[in-house]
Amino acid sequence: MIGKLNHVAIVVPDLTAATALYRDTLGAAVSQPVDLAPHGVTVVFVELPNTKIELLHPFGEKSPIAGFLEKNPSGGIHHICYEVDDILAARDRMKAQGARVLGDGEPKIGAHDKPVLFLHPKDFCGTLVELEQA
Ligand SMILES: C[C@H](C(=O)O)C(=O)SCCNC(=O)CCNC(=O)[C@H](O)C(C)(C)COP(=O)(O)OP(=O)(O)OC[C@H]1O[C@@H](n2cnc3c(N)ncnc32)[C@H](O)[C@@H]1OP(=O)(O)O
Ligand SMILES: [Co+2]
Repeated sequence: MIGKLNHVAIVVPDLTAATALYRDTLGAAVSQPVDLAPHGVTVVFVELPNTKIELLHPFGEKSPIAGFLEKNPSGGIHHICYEVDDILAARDRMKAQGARVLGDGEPKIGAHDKPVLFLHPKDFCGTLVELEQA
Protein backbone atom coordinates (compact mmCIF):
# COMPACT_ATOMS: atom_id res chain seq x y z
CA MET A 1 0.00 0.00 0.00
CA ILE A 2 2.85 2.45 0.68
CA GLY A 3 4.47 4.02 -2.37
CA LYS A 4 7.48 6.24 -2.89
CA LEU A 5 9.83 7.40 -0.17
CA ASN A 6 8.88 11.08 0.07
CA HIS A 7 11.50 12.18 2.58
CA VAL A 8 13.81 11.31 5.44
CA ALA A 9 13.78 13.82 8.31
CA ILE A 10 16.80 14.67 10.45
CA VAL A 11 16.48 16.69 13.65
CA VAL A 12 19.39 19.12 14.01
CA PRO A 13 20.54 21.32 16.91
CA ASP A 14 21.65 24.18 14.60
CA LEU A 15 19.63 24.65 11.42
CA THR A 16 22.00 27.22 9.92
CA ALA A 17 25.01 24.94 10.40
CA ALA A 18 23.14 21.90 9.06
CA THR A 19 21.96 23.85 6.00
CA ALA A 20 25.51 24.96 5.29
CA LEU A 21 26.73 21.38 5.67
CA TYR A 22 24.24 20.05 3.13
CA ARG A 23 24.73 23.00 0.74
CA ASP A 24 28.48 23.59 0.94
CA THR A 25 30.01 20.27 2.02
CA LEU A 26 27.58 17.84 0.38
CA GLY A 27 26.74 20.17 -2.53
CA ALA A 28 22.96 19.79 -2.37
CA ALA A 29 20.19 22.24 -3.28
CA VAL A 30 18.62 23.58 -0.07
CA SER A 31 15.59 25.79 0.61
CA GLN A 32 15.18 28.76 2.90
CA PRO A 33 13.95 27.80 6.41
CA VAL A 34 10.15 27.62 6.76
CA ASP A 35 8.35 27.87 10.13
CA LEU A 36 5.48 25.40 10.37
CA ALA A 37 3.72 26.55 13.55
CA PRO A 38 0.96 23.87 13.51
CA HIS A 39 3.70 21.20 13.47
CA GLY A 40 6.05 22.91 15.95
CA VAL A 41 9.02 22.71 13.59
CA THR A 42 11.18 24.85 11.34
CA VAL A 43 12.09 22.98 8.15
CA VAL A 44 14.80 23.26 5.51
CA PHE A 45 14.23 21.07 2.47
CA VAL A 46 17.15 19.39 0.76
CA GLU A 47 16.24 18.37 -2.78
CA LEU A 48 17.87 15.18 -4.07
CA PRO A 49 17.26 13.63 -7.49
CA ASN A 50 15.18 10.77 -6.07
CA THR A 51 13.86 12.04 -2.72
CA LYS A 52 14.08 14.83 -0.15
CA ILE A 53 15.75 15.34 3.20
CA GLU A 54 13.94 17.44 5.81
CA LEU A 55 16.21 19.22 8.27
CA LEU A 56 14.07 19.89 11.36
CA HIS A 57 14.51 22.16 14.35
CA PRO A 58 11.97 22.78 17.15
CA PHE A 59 9.67 25.80 16.70
CA GLY A 60 7.60 27.20 19.57
CA GLU A 61 6.99 26.05 23.12
CA LYS A 62 5.42 22.63 22.56
CA SER A 63 7.41 21.13 19.72
CA PRO A 64 6.90 17.37 19.25
CA ILE A 65 10.61 17.07 18.47
CA ALA A 66 11.90 18.82 21.63
CA GLY A 67 12.20 15.55 23.58
CA PHE A 68 14.02 13.88 20.69
CA LEU A 69 16.61 16.68 20.55
CA GLU A 70 17.09 16.48 24.31
CA LYS A 71 17.81 12.74 24.03
CA ASN A 72 19.94 13.23 20.89
CA PRO A 73 21.74 16.55 21.38
CA SER A 74 23.84 16.11 18.22
CA GLY A 75 20.68 15.42 16.22
CA GLY A 76 19.66 12.24 14.42
CA ILE A 77 17.28 10.62 11.96
CA HIS A 78 13.78 11.37 13.23
CA HIS A 79 11.29 9.91 10.73
CA ILE A 80 10.73 8.54 7.27
CA CYS A 81 7.81 9.55 5.09
CA TYR A 82 6.07 7.24 2.63
CA GLU A 83 3.52 8.34 0.06
CA VAL A 84 0.04 6.83 0.00
CA ASP A 85 -2.75 7.37 -2.53
CA ASP A 86 -5.54 7.80 0.01
CA ILE A 87 -4.64 9.01 3.50
CA LEU A 88 -7.98 8.15 5.11
CA ALA A 89 -7.98 4.63 3.68
CA ALA A 90 -4.37 4.28 4.90
CA ARG A 91 -5.33 5.50 8.38
CA ASP A 92 -8.21 3.08 8.63
CA ARG A 93 -6.02 0.21 7.47
CA MET A 94 -3.34 1.09 10.05
CA LYS A 95 -5.92 1.18 12.84
CA ALA A 96 -7.44 -2.10 11.73
CA GLN A 97 -3.94 -3.64 11.79
CA GLY A 98 -3.46 -2.43 15.37
CA ALA A 99 -0.95 0.35 14.66
CA ARG A 100 -1.23 3.57 16.66
CA VAL A 101 -2.02 6.69 14.64
CA LEU A 102 -0.64 9.68 16.56
CA GLY A 103 -2.55 12.80 17.58
CA ASP A 104 -6.31 12.90 17.12
CA GLY A 105 -6.13 10.65 14.07
CA GLU A 106 -7.15 13.42 11.69
CA PRO A 107 -4.67 14.27 8.92
CA LYS A 108 -2.92 17.66 9.14
CA ILE A 109 -1.65 19.63 6.18
CA GLY A 110 2.07 18.87 6.04
CA ALA A 111 5.15 20.60 4.74
CA HIS A 112 4.24 19.96 1.11
CA ASP A 113 0.65 21.23 1.49
CA LYS A 114 -0.69 17.68 1.46
CA PRO A 115 -2.43 15.71 4.25
CA VAL A 116 -0.10 13.79 6.58
CA LEU A 117 -0.37 11.39 9.53
CA PHE A 118 2.20 9.92 11.90
CA LEU A 119 2.44 6.32 13.20
CA HIS A 120 3.93 5.40 16.57
CA PRO A 121 7.63 4.44 16.35
CA LYS A 122 7.14 1.53 18.75
CA ASP A 123 4.75 -0.07 16.21
CA PHE A 124 7.22 0.25 13.30
CA CYS A 125 10.58 -1.19 14.29
CA GLY A 126 11.54 1.83 16.39
CA THR A 127 11.06 4.26 13.49
CA LEU A 128 8.55 7.10 13.45
CA VAL A 129 6.61 6.82 10.17
CA GLU A 130 4.87 9.70 8.38
CA LEU A 131 2.31 8.99 5.67
CA GLU A 132 1.68 11.69 3.08
CA GLN A 133 -1.07 11.66 0.52
CA ALA A 134 0.60 11.74 -2.89
C1 LIG B 1 5.45 18.93 8.87
C2 LIG B 1 6.45 17.94 8.52
C3 LIG B 1 6.10 17.16 7.24
O1 LIG B 1 6.99 16.45 6.77
O2 LIG B 1 5.00 17.35 6.68
C4 LIG B 1 6.87 17.02 9.62
O3 LIG B 1 7.46 15.99 9.38
S1 LIG B 1 6.60 17.52 11.22
C5 LIG B 1 7.58 16.43 12.21
C6 LIG B 1 7.36 16.67 13.65
N1 LIG B 1 6.07 16.08 14.09
C7 LIG B 1 5.96 14.88 14.67
O4 LIG B 1 6.96 14.20 14.91
C8 LIG B 1 4.56 14.45 15.02
C9 LIG B 1 4.46 13.05 15.55
N2 LIG B 1 5.34 12.85 16.68
C10 LIG B 1 4.89 12.71 17.94
O5 LIG B 1 3.69 12.76 18.19
C11 LIG B 1 5.92 12.52 19.01
O6 LIG B 1 7.17 13.03 18.55
C12 LIG B 1 6.08 11.06 19.47
C13 LIG B 1 4.79 10.55 20.07
C14 LIG B 1 6.53 10.16 18.33
C15 LIG B 1 7.20 11.03 20.53
O7 LIG B 1 6.91 12.01 21.47
P1 LIG B 1 7.87 12.22 22.72
O8 LIG B 1 9.29 12.25 22.29
O9 LIG B 1 7.36 13.35 23.52
O10 LIG B 1 7.53 10.93 23.52
P2 LIG B 1 8.38 10.01 24.45
O11 LIG B 1 9.65 10.66 24.83
O12 LIG B 1 7.45 9.59 25.50
O13 LIG B 1 8.69 8.81 23.47
C16 LIG B 1 8.10 7.56 23.58
C17 LIG B 1 9.11 6.54 23.08
O14 LIG B 1 9.30 6.73 21.67
C18 LIG B 1 10.65 7.03 21.38
N3 LIG B 1 10.72 8.00 20.32
C19 LIG B 1 10.33 9.29 20.36
N4 LIG B 1 10.52 9.89 19.20
C20 LIG B 1 11.04 8.95 18.36
C21 LIG B 1 11.47 8.95 17.02
N5 LIG B 1 11.39 10.06 16.27
N6 LIG B 1 11.95 7.83 16.47
C22 LIG B 1 12.04 6.69 17.23
N7 LIG B 1 11.64 6.62 18.52
C23 LIG B 1 11.16 7.74 19.08
C24 LIG B 1 11.23 7.53 22.69
O15 LIG B 1 12.62 7.34 22.72
C25 LIG B 1 10.49 6.70 23.69
O16 LIG B 1 11.08 5.43 23.76
P3 LIG B 1 11.49 4.74 25.14
O17 LIG B 1 10.19 4.70 25.93
O18 LIG B 1 12.01 3.41 24.75
O19 LIG B 1 12.51 5.67 25.74
CO1 LIG C 1 8.18 14.94 7.67
